[in-house]
Amino acid sequence: MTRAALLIGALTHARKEWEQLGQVAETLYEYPSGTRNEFLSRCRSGAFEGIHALYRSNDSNKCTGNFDAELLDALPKTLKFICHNGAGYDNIDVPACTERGIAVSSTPIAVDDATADVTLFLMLGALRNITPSFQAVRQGKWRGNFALGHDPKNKVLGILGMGGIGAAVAQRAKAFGMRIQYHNRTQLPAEKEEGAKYVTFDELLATSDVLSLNLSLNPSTRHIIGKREFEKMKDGIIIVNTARGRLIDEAALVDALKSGKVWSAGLDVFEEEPKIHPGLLEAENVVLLPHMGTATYETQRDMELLVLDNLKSAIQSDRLLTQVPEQKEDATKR
Ligand SMILES: O=CC(=O)O
Repeated sequence: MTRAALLIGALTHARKEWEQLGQVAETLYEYPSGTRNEFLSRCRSGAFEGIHALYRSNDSNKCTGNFDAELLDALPKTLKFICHNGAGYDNIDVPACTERGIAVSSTPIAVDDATADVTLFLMLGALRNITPSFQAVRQGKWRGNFALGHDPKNKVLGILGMGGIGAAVAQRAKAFGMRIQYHNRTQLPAEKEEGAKYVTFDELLATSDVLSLNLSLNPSTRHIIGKREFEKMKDGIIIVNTARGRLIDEAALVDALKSGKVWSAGLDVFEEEPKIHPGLLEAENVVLLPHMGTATYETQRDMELLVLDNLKSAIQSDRLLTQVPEQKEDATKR
């Protein structure tokens, strides 16, 4: 059996483990950098013949563009597994992969703690409305135009999307004395609820003091928070987003920040990264980070290793360890 593997983009922490895959894969191909057109023409010229599984990442998306139907059709027909480095995989057309019999894995669990830490960092920063103070002290103005912030204690934290990251956020927020509620499409079993109260989407909007977005982006969640949803929220709500920018209609958020409907926001992700809506850049009541939720040495290494474990399992036993939930749901429907 000739089973080859392809690495798209770079590995920073687990190069040795990739090379060790040479013991189970016949050939290891690499496409470290380039453009989408170059990638498509290399695929079409048969450069990656016999690949059974590939490694890609949110970072390597810049060398291939999205894994859409056009790109999937150009890849060798032998490809059966896409092992993706990232908790989010909105740049992969999962239904198109399923149609072609390609299984996809992502990196849940490995990302949970680091992303939850950044969520808390942004939430505390937004509660204190920290941006004007950060700016004033660096400009030699000491506290500048200083105003009081808010405590997390006794505030209601609404978590939209109680998966691994949402649960890690809940664990941390409990230590700050917050009251926690969440909404998912379906209620979780009690042992996975972290003591949080299950509420409907509308209740979550209407009764949360802080709303944290911890769900994945897909066609049904795009702009899940927009003008209508802001209208249903408490006046002075705080919004935190460490998931994906496109979950929020950014123009509507800018309006809600200007009107005071939203008191402040903490954002790690944006609709058109790396572009940021000028209204967010101008707003003093927003804490901004450049999409760095998982950017720690430990987490980046854990993510790379999890992708390589998936790749090895795909090559050796045609199984993924952390297959994306949509495909598992599809399988149970069949
Ligand atoms: O945004 C980060 C990820 O998807 O892992």
